Amino acid sequence: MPQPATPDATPDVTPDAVQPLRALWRRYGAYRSRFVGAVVASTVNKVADVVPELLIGAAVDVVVRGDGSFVGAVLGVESRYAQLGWLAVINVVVWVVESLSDYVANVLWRGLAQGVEHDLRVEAYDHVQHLDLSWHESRPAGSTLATLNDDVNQLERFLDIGAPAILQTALNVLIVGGVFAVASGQLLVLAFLPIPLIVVGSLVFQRRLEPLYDRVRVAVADLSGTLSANLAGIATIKAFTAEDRERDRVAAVSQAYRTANTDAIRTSAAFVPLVRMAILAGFTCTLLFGGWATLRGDLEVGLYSVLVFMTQRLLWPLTEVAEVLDLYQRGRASASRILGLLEVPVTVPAGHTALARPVAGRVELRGVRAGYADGPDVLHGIDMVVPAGETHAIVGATGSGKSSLLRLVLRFDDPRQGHVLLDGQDVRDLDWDSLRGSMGYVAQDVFMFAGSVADNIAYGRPDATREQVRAAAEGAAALDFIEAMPQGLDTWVGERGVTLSGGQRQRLALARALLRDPAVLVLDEATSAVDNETEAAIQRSLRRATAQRTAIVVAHRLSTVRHAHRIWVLDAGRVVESGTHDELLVHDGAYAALWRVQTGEQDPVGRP
Ligand SMILES: Nc1ncnc2c1ncn2[C@@H]1O[C@H](COP(=O)(O)OP(=O)(O)OP(=O)(O)O)[C@@H](O)[C@H]1O
Repeated sequence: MPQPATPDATPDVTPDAVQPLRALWRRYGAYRSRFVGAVVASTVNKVADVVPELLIGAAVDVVVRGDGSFVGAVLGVESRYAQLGWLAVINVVVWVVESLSDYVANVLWRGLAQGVEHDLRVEAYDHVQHLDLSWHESRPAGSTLATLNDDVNQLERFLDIGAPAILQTALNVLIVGGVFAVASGQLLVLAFLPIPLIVVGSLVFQRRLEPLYDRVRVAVADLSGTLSANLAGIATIKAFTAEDRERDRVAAVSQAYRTANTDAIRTSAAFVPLVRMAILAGFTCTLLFGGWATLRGDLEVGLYSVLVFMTQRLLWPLTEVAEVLDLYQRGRASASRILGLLEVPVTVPAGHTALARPVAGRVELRGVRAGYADGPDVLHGIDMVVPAGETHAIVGATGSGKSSLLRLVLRFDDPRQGHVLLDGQDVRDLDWDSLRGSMGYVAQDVFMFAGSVADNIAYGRPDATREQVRAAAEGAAALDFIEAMPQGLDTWVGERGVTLSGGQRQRLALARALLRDPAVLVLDEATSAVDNETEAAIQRSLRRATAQRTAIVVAHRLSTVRHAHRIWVLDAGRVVESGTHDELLVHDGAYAALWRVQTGEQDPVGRP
């Protein structure tokens, strides 16, 4: 049955997630052209961004050198006033280009980030909902939620802010490096001296930060898991007046998150002052050595002023290197977790065979052994046949394996040994439409979605007409209470159906199953929460509803199943007897004993 799955909040990391950003690049080929467009727009923007500083240098050059200025020579204009006029025109054009390219780059990067975020979230959610039930049961929902929410958001932040920042820093180094190289090789070396120090320092810091961020990540998953579990269990918390205890528990988990974050922040914050020292060194060198070279006449005054500005432009953005690396690191880790999630294999994959229609509904279990994860078998060699159109009941003590058996029929799990067959076909070979599309299922814990009563009944058949929904509600003995509600079928059902009683929820779930008009109806304690009178009404409707279809019914209340064609009695994962109600009473075994207890002929401890 359930395969071993990640037991805790640790991320799923698979080989393909080792180079997560590269894997993303391969995965989202459709965004490549937008990415290239964004890179081009950013490049144009960065170049345009540098030009005004060159223009300042050129203006100084015009004022200092006059007729022999660089601008004068290039444009062939003699008048200094005209030269400055030309510089002003170029400046305006460059600013327009800079502003436009800034807009285009922003739109493209954001669009790219939002697009990848959306696609990844939907793809990851879709994959998660196809993963086996046992996978979901074996890990905290909070941790899956953290990946679908926080990790996807983190990746979006990296694509929106981090990736353009990395590109701009690299372009900055290239462009400014080019200007320095043309101006003075010596100054190039001096101004660029801090860069390797900053990059190496950043890498060292990142390595130190990595485990700290891992701790932050585990703490946040823990926090979101605790919060969602507590909100789901709020009634129990109140009933046991555990509010103070739970607040303290949430406070402790939140404190762990805070501590983990504080440690990470303390380390990352120490980085910026160190970078500033390196920048100061580079800037001072340019200022001093460039100034001396200008005084000696080795460097033009205009060029000197350009270089001083350029050093600022080159080095100050490097204070953000740590932040950008931080975003990169987080984005990479998030991508790795999302891809890890996407690569969790589906261990109960759909088959490809379609059943011949109409489905008759014969269900067989042959030599079925099953268990959970790597635990012991909970079903030990079950052989069972439910002919098409018959109603069969499964009864037995709590924990005897009744629900586990139903899970196999619905193929939530696969048996460790043996076969489950529908109309003679192994359910492993059937596509989901043939298998689950032929089944109407009412679980022990009924789930309602936030929506109207009609929406909930029509969940398995959204195209059903109003009349069909009403007929299904009638079949489940639910119409009376629905019509007594203020808006009838349009009454709003709160999240998880909290506005309904347990018995009302069960009847809506039954109506939902009936509306599908399934060949096989699978009911797991479907009427446990209704009173005797309602149960009798449901029984009458069910007898009509199951006349033409197979029904497999698990029930503790034996009166519910006494009219079944056959009753299977389970004990500790084995079928210990089977037959009709009357046959089993004559047999005087486990069923007869249970019956006597429930009808009051014998009390539970065995006294007659
Ligand atoms: N998801 C699960 N993971 C691990 N073990 C499970 C899981 N579900 C059930 N079990 C175990 O399998 C055994 C059979 O449980 P099952 O729910 O099938 O019994 P049941 O007869 O339906 O009980 P009840 O009448 O209380 O609903 C029990 O020992 C139970 O602890």
